[in-house]
Amino acid sequence: MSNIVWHPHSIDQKSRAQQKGQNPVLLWFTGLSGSGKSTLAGALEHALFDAGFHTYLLDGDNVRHGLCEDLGFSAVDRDENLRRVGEVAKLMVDAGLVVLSAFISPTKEERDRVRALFEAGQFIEVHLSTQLAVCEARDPKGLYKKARAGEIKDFTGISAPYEVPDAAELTIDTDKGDLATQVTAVLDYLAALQIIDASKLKAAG
Ligand SMILES: Nc1ncnc2c1ncn2[C@@H]1O[C@H](COP(=O)(O)OS(=O)(=O)O)[C@@H](OP(=O)(O)O)[C@H]1O
Ligand SMILES: Nc1ncnc2c1ncn2[C@@H]1O[C@H](COP(=O)(O)OP(=O)(O)O)[C@@H](O)[C@H]1O
Repeated sequence: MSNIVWHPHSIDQKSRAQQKGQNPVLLWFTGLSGSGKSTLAGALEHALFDAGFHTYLLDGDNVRHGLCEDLGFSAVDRDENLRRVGEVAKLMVDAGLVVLSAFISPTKEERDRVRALFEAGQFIEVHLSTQLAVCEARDPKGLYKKARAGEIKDFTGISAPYEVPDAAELTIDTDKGDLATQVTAVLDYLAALQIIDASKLKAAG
């Protein structure tokens, strides 16, 4: 790497963000399979998009069809999956976008490594704290059943670890309340910290 020198460009993150009239940020959803990451991140992106924000949602299931199709679920492969996703999210934030990501991201170290790529306040960890028993009862893809039967190895929460975040910016249990209330809780947090302009949301109704 020593022969590669960073090339600074005259159009930077600040000018790209100004053109879009928003503060670029990464909303990092973490939690067990079935905890509600894709659902909440998707609904939130919809609300932001409808209000005129420039957004992009990176979802584990989708990224693993392309960028990370060569990776499985060993600890080493998950590390690499999240390293790539973190770097892609960084490029998107640099492009001035409001980025949402939905990955299990099971270890504190992996999540903190992504956090360290961003300026303070630009990485917002949202922990979907939905209990394992609830996620397992939902089992929308039948994966827990397979994991219990030993047909899937290294399954998070069953035969692979999930480390609960101890300093997430937001914690949401999707077993309590409804989706609309959970979306509002995240939007209120972003508006209170002036990360998003609340007047845009009000104008969108
Ligand atoms: N062994 C094992 N453990 C956990 N999850 C598994 C596994 N095998 C397949 N799946 C499916 O892959 C989705 C999780 O991918 P991620 O990229 O988010 O995982 S990770 O962050 O790299 O740990 C996850 O999707 P979500 O249910 O949306 O979380 C599962 O559908
Ligand atoms: N906010 C919510 N309130 C109630 N149930 C939910 C909510 N979000 C998700 N679910 C239920 O949980 C299932 C898994 O949600 P999903 O978003 O796919 O989770 P993940 O992306 O974490 O695997 C959904 O099919 C739905 O039945």
